[in-house]
Amino acid sequence: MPTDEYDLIVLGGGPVGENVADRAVQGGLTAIIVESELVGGECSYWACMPSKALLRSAQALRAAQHVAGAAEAVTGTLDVRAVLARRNSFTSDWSDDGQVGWLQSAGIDLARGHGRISGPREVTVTAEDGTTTVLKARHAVAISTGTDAAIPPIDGLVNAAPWTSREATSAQEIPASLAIIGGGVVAVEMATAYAGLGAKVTLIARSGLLEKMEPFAGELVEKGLRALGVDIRTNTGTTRVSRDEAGVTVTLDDGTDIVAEEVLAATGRTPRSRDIGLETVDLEPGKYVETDDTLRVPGSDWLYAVGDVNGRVLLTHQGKYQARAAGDVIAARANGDDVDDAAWGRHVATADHAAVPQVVFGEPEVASVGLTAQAAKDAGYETRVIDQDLGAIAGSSLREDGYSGQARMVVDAARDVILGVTFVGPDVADLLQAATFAIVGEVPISRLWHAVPAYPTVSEVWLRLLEQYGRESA
Ligand SMILES: Cc1cc2nc3c(=O)[nH]c(=O)nc-3n(C[C@H](O)[C@H](O)[C@H](O)COP(=O)(O)OP(=O)(O)OC[C@H]3O[C@@H](n4cnc5c(N)ncnc54)[C@H](O)[C@@H]3O)c2cc1C
Ligand SMILES: NC(=O)c1ccc[n+]([C@@H]2O[C@H](COP(=O)([O-])OP(=O)(O)OC[C@H]3O[C@@H](n4cnc5c(N)ncnc54)[C@H](O)[C@@H]3O)[C@@H](O)[C@H]2O)c1
Repeated sequence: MPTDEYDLIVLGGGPVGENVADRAVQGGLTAIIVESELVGGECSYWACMPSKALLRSAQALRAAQHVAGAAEAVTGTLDVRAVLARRNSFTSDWSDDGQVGWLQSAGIDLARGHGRISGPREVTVTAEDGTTTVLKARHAVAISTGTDAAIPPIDGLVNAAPWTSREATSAQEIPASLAIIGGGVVAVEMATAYAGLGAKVTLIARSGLLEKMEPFAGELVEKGLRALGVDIRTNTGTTRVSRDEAGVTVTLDDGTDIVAEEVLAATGRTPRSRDIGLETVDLEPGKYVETDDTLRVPGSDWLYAVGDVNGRVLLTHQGKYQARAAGDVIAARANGDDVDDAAWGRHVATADHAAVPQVVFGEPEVASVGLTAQAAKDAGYETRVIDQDLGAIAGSSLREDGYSGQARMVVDAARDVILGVTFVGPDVADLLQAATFAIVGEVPISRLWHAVPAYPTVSEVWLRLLEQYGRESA
């Protein structure tokens, strides 16, 4: 049985909460996680892992089909049952036994139930059977409750029982047809996955695709999805959704009706902060919980918000990065150690503002980090923007017949350091970390000339980008 007083109480046992607790325990503190569903959170059971598992098999098949010799060997179709079984294994069939075991091995206690802050340094946990336990924190409470799918106020949508990312990532049957509302990351990935799994997919985006990224990313993904047979309606609003025995009817703002077996609302997220007792500490429920760069809530010396729920960056790896800083700073403050909160210090999440890597596992992949050309301009940088055809690299043409892709490097021309990089093309995901190193390290272009990419790999794109930029301007 857990005791009721800990150095740190973490509300939410997703990937972020687990890491906050782990770092604090490594710093010598005691910690308990309060979890209302599954330890491991959205990412493990209804987001990153199952979505990527749904995507990977069709991607591997397509990759083989694009290399002469291998293509002749893969003549069958995707085994959908096997894909779903593999996806189920990645979620451990929605059991968190493994993650609970890890918590125990890491010295972190667990309280199952819904946690609510009930005053300064206090959390009340309501278990499934209605019993309550009051937990006291000697030093800190960290909120890591994540986000839920946001359902937009489209006429009839809620009553039509739409899928959210949860149903899309955990489905045990593939619907014959799927209408997707949204043009962001979830929409693109689920359109790719379900088209690969044999559904007839219609994607309805009120603007373009992947609008937060470089414009060519959305354009190339749109082309790739169309090639997979996805019916894409961009710059198209949805006015009404209804369901009857025939399935779901999605009425578009041009009057067209799309009829599908299921409809997926892939329209962003909303913070899980409505029912966590924020009002008891004078914070507004239902909003992202704002923090400083040490992930602490301004005006408080004990309350932290880490991961999706603070709205800084909605990505697992970035949330875990915040968690390492937060767990360490909570321990440092508790132990009376020095706090290293200058930019890029141990106890701050500076990269949230400068270098957030993201891979969209679409068709083709999009990998980006740092600022887009437009964002850099808007931030007042004097930039040089270098574009490179990825298909023109020797390593790309070897990787896949007819390889097609695009890269962009955005440089701060005053300092000759990179601000942002975007790659779009097959298998570009693993090109990204080099760009992240260059941005975080503020490595001068003149020095990058000495970082020689191996021949013949796709990473030779770096050489072409540097050649275009030139050596003289440093
Ligand atoms: C479909 C999809 C695919 C994604 N793919 C990727 C990807 O490939 N890569 C990537 O980096 N990111 C991806 N993301 C984003 C990623 O899932 C989130 O950034 C990540 O899960 C955030 O982690 P978290 O710990 O902050 O929150 P969560 O993972 O949401 O965990 C929060 C936990 O808190 C618990 N909780 C909430 N309220 C309470 C309460 N009151 N009491 C007790 N427990 C509570 C919840 O049950 C949950 O377990 C994806 C998101 C979606 C929707
Ligand atoms: N591979 C990855 O890294 C990955 C994968 C999936 C999700 N995620 C994370 O999850 C988060 C959520 O993804 P998402 O795709 O739901 O959000 P998003 O913000 O990427 O996209 C939301 C989309 O919904 C549209 N939209 C919003 N309101 C609408 C309305 N009323 N009517 C019609 N369209 C509307 C927007 O125009 C946009 O196209 C992302 O921020 C991302 O960080 C990451």
